Amino acid sequence: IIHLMCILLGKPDMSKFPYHAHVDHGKSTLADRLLELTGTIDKTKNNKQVLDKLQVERERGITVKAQTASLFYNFEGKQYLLNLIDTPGHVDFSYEVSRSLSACQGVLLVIDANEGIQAQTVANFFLAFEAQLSVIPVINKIDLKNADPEMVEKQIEKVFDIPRNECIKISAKLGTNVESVLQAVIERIPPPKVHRKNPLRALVFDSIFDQYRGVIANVALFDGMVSKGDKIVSAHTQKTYEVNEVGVLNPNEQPTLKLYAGQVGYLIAGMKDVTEAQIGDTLYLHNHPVEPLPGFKSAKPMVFAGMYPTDQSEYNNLKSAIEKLTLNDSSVTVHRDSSLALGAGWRLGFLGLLHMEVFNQRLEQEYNTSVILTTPTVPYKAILSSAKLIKARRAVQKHLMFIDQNRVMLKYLFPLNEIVVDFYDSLKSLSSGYASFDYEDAGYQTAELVKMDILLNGNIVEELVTVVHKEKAYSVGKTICERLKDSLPRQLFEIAIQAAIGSKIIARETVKAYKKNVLAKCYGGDITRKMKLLKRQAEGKKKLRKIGNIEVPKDAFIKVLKTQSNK
Ligand SMILES: Nc1nc2c(ncn2[C@@H]2O[C@H](COP(=O)(O)OP(=O)(O)OP(=O)(O)O)[C@@H](O)[C@H]2O)c(=O)[nH]1
Repeated sequence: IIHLMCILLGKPDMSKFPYHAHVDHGKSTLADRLLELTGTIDKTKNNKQVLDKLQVERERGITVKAQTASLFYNFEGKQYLLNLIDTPGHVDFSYEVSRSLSACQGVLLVIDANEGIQAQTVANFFLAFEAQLSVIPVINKIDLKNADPEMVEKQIEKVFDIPRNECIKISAKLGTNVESVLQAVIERIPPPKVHRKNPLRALVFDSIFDQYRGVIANVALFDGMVSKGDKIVSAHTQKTYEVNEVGVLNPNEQPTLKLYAGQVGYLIAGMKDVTEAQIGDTLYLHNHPVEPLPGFKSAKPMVFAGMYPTDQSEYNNLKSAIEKLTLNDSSVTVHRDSSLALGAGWRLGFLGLLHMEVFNQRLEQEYNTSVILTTPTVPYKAILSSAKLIKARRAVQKHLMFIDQNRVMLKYLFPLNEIVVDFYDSLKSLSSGYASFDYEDAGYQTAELVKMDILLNGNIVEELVTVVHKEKAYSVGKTICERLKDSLPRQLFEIAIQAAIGSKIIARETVKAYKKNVLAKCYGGDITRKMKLLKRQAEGKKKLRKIGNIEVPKDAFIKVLKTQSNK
C-alpha cells in the first residue's frame, strides 16, 4: 500500500518581519522526527531540518524548496511506503506548496500550539481542501510554556470545521506523540488511485539541473511503471529519451530498478538542456502516448527587478545560471532587457521580495555568479500621455507586415521636416539599436503650416525663421526660446528672445545682463558721484539695446533645428 502525503505549515504573515523567519511552526522539525522514526535517517542529536538542504535554507533557517522523501513504516504487521513532501511556509514560496499538492493524497497541517491559526494556515488549508485532499491538523510545540493546544483545537473546529478530536497534539522537538502522526496518515489518507497495468503516465513536479548528469526530474507516477533503459517521451517537447537512472529519494537519491505507479521518485534521461523536463510536464513511454496530466497554473509574479552581470564578459555564464535555476524555481519569469549604464541583462519577475532575495542568493551561492539587482518595482498599467515617436511626428501608417517571428516592417508617410534631423537617432535609441530606417520622397502634401519668426531684442533673426505645423507652433516656439537662452552668452545688456507668428508673440525668454560694477573703484565718499555713475550706466545700456548687435553662436542654429523635429 502506498500513501502519499505532504506537510504544510501555518505561519504568521511574514511581511511584518520579512527576513527573520524564526517564528516557524515546526514542519521541517516534524519531518526530521518522521525520518528518524521510520529509520530513513539515523537518530542523532544533529538532525536539524535535514530536508532543508540548500545553503540559503540553512543560513536563513527557512524552507524555500519543497523536498521529497520516501519512508517505509511498519504498522500492525504490514509495511507501508509513505512519500513525504516538506514544503515552505512563507507566502512567497506558496507556488511550491500548490505544485506539491498535485502529487499528494493528503496533508499534515502543522500549527504552532502557542500562536494558533495564522493567515498562511488558512491559505494552505483551502489549497488542500480545493484539491480534495485529506487534512490532518497537527498541533505542534505543546512543550512550550505558553502552549495552549485546547485553544488551537477550538480554532481549528471553528475555522475549518474539523472535529477537535481529529487534531494530533505533538512536540516535534522532543518527539512527543509523533508516532500517532504516522498512524493517522495510514488510517486517514487514502492510497492513490493508480493503474500499474496501464502505460506509463508520470508527472514532473520538480526539476533540478545537475552539472554532470543534466536534468534530474522529480516524478510522481500516476500509471504504469518505468525502468532504466525505457524509451520515454516528454509531452511538452515531444522529444524522446532513454532512461539512464530511476530511483527514490531517501531522502538522498537512491537508484532502484523500477518506479511504479503510486511512487514518487527521480528520473534521469539525458536531458541536457534546461528547456527539457519542464515542471508540470507529463512523461510517457515511446509508442504509448497518453493524455497529458493537467500540469500547473503558471505563477503570477508580483515584484520585478532588473538583473545584470557585474562584469559584462560574464553575461553568458549568468544567462546559463539563470536558466538552470529557473528550472528548479519555475515561478520566476525572465525577459531580456538592456540598460545604457548596466549593459545587457534581464528583467525578472518574483512572487515577493523574500523570493527575490533568495533567488539572488542562490545564484551567487550555487552558481558562483555576481550580479547587480535594480530596485524592485511592482507592475503598473500606464496610459502614455506623451505621444510616441512616430505619432509625435505627424506620421500616417500605410502598411504593416511581419517578415518573420522577430521582425516587423512598418511603412509610414512622414512630413520630411519631422525626420530630417534626429529621427534616426531617436529610433535607434528607442529600439536599443534593433530598428532600421529608410525613406523615399512621397511628394508634396497640403498641411496647416505657419511661418514662425524668432526675434532678438525685436529684430528678426533671418537664419532662425522656421515653418512649423500650426498645432506645434507654441511648443516649438517655447523650446527654441529656451534653447537660445541657454546658448546665448550674457552681455552688458538684457536680451529679449521672442517667438512670433506674424505680429503675435507666442513665447518669450530673457537673458539677463551682466551688471558691471561701475562703483568698484569708488571707495567710500560722495553719494552724488555714485548716483551720477549709475545714471550714466543706465543710459549706456539703453543705447546698447537699440544698437545692440547680438552674436548668435553656431551651435544655437543646430539646437533650434533639433527643437523643431523633436516637437
Ligand atoms: N519548543 C519547540 N520548538 C520547536 C518544535 N518544533 C520546532 N521547533 C522550533 O521551531 C523553529 C522552526 O522550526 P522549523 O521546523 O524550521 O519550522 P518550519 O515550519 O519548517 O519553517 P519554514 O521552513 O520556514 O516553513 C526551530 O527553531 C525549531 O527548533 C517543538 O515541538 N517545540
